[in-house]
Amino acid sequence: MSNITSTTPASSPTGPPTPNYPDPVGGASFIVAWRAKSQTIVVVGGGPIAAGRVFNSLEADAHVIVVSPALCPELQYRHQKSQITWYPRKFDAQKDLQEIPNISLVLTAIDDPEASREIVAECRSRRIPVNAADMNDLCDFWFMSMHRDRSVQIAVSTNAKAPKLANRIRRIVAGSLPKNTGVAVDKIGALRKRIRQSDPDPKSSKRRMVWLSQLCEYWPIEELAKLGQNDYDELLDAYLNNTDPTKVAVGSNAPDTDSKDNNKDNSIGINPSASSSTSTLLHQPQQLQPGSPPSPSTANGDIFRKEQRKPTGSITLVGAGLGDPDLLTIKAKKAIETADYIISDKLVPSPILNLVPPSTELYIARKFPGMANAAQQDIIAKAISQLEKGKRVVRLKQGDPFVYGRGGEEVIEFSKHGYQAEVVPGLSSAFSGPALCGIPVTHRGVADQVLVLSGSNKEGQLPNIPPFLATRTLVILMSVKRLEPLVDMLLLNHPDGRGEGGKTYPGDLPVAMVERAGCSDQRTVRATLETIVEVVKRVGSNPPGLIVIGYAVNVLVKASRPSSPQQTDTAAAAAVEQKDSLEGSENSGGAMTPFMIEDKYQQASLGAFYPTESATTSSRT
Ligand SMILES: C[C@@]1(CC(=O)O)c2cc3[nH]c(cc4nc(cc5[nH]c(cc(n2)[C@H]1CCC(=O)O)[C@@](C)(CC(=O)O)[C@@H]5CCC(=O)O)C(CC(=O)O)=C4CCC(=O)O)c(CCC(=O)O)c3CC(=O)O
Ligand SMILES: NC(=O)C1=CN([C@@H]2O[C@H](COP(=O)(O)OP(=O)(O)OC[C@H]3O[C@@H](n4cnc5c(N)ncnc54)[C@H](O)[C@@H]3O)[C@@H](O)[C@H]2O)C=CC1
Repeated sequence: MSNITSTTPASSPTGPPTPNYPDPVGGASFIVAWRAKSQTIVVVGGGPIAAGRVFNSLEADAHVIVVSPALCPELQYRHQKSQITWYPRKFDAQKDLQEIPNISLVLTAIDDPEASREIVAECRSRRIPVNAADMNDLCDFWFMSMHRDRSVQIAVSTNAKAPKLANRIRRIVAGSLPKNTGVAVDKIGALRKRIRQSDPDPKSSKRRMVWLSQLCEYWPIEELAKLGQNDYDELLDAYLNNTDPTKVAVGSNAPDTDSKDNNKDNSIGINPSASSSTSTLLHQPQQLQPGSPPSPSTANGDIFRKEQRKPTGSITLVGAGLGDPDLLTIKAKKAIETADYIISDKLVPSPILNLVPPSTELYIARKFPGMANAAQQDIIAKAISQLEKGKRVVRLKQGDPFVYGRGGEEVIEFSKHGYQAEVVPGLSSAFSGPALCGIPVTHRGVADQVLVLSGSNKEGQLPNIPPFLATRTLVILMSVKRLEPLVDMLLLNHPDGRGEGGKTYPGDLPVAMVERAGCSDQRTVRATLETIVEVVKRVGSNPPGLIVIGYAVNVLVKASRPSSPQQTDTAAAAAVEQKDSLEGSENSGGAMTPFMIEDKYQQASLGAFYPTESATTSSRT
């Protein structure tokens, strides 16, 4: 007795030991990972919610039958690909539940509560578990917000209290996982299998579990993900020789990249259907922004012979923004300052390039007209050769890498070589250019939508611009050199042109040309659609620049000049005032073209001129 008492801490010296088990708190769901392989799941409904249910079922290798008169595009696609069986009609609860063989589960996602209720009742009477997307209380089980990375699945339930929060919690959890957690899990799975095969004796079970637990507990997950073929051999030897796994030095044969890893690992039993790096990119965007992996366990300095590893580099696409270092993100600045090798676009302004430490190698890619594709290939090749040397490579791009920056193409290219690019967004001139010039691209009561376009499309085509809408602001990037044909199209030759003279855009619509936004020599020229071409001919242009078209262009012009209450609310009108005074003095009649120019500090000067013959719009009428 005294023995038992002394080894049980939560006991009283007099009575029997008090067990220290947790008290269950009711109200939870019972969560398991159901193995649905080859089970029949019937999905009722053909909308987007049904499509989500179908996708989850297919990922679990279930046999999916969809019953619905119509299918949304995703389900049509799955039907075409023979991923599902489709009965194109309404669900007949009594008949279908009787006739469709071996139904394991029924999921309804329809817009008919009465039908849902009936289906649920019929399933209940047949003891088939059922979920009705629109009726929480009738569900036998609820769906969860799910993250998947190969064999790792993380699901969040709020027990039907706050589905949107479930979604957000899931993103937080998934975003904090170390990179390549799914790969690490698959590799440990393969190692575990090999160890079991080599030492099948049930008596070894405890030792095996302790050994594997140590490996899983003390190795950084990112390092587990890098295990290569020969590492398995070394680890297996270590297990068989009873060596502590935290003392095993591996990595000498760790391959460079995960994609190369995948191929090798098939030979030792890793699921070959595991997602490729490209599909991982598409489905798990959080891998583009690695969370904060736990710091490697360094207590055992000899765990990894790092110096023997083949190095693995990293590639980061950094948006350099507009050219003002104060407008870089902190992350972009850090990436520039800590890179080993930087490949910059030619257009990245020098104040940003000045941040590159003198010891860092900087290559400026020059894309000449007509040579852009060759230059692009050269950039990728240069980056890859540095990555293979284990360098931290930064690809510095003007603005935002994904807004007309070909960043997406580069992500795909790097991923083909087995490198997953991280993307650091930058300020795009599309929104911040107008903002820096005092143009809110949306403004309540004036503009409620913005369309961003490029003026320099493939093969010199003009962009496809929709018909005029007074509440839309157009922001046309890379357009300064193509101003005249663009304006011609909007005023006269718009493909959707209607009405008198075929005009779809009004001639007095405010236009601003914004040049070198964010740089010390930023300039804004304001005029109207009818006058901008002439004005730019007069005042000249200096790319890079963008054109903003719409009533939002002038909404702040009056607000920013409270000292001139007599001025009307557009710059053009203000300039007309000046024109009037000019007319009143020495000039004699004739239409004048007013305009306004502003510098970086929004110091404005108004101008007006009599158009010359050559500068008139006669050729365009
Ligand atoms: C009971 C349950 C039904 C079931 O199990 O089928 C249910 C019910 C309802 N959802 C509603 C609304 C929304 N649901 C989502 C999103 C998700 N809903 C999911 C599950 C569940 N939703 C189950 C409980 C899960 C739990 O909380 O534990 C997720 C987690 C999984 C999935 O569906 O696959 C998925 C996240 C997917 C992801 O992470 O990607 C969003 C947000 C969005 O779409 O972004 C909204 C809008 C915002 C809002 O309303 O919060 C409505 C009101 C409909 C209406 O008003 O008409 C009802 C019905 C009601 O509450 O009465
Ligand atoms: N659980 C969740 O996360 C959420 C659930 N919902 C609910 O889910 C339901 C479905 O949503 P969506 O996919 O957007 O619906 P939807 O309205 O786009 O599609 C309904 C589909 O069901 C089909 N249908 C209707 N009656 C049918 C019947 N008796 N038999 C077979 N098919 C039938 C229609 O042809 C259509 O294809 C809605 O009731 C909605 O309130 C909505 C948002 C979130």
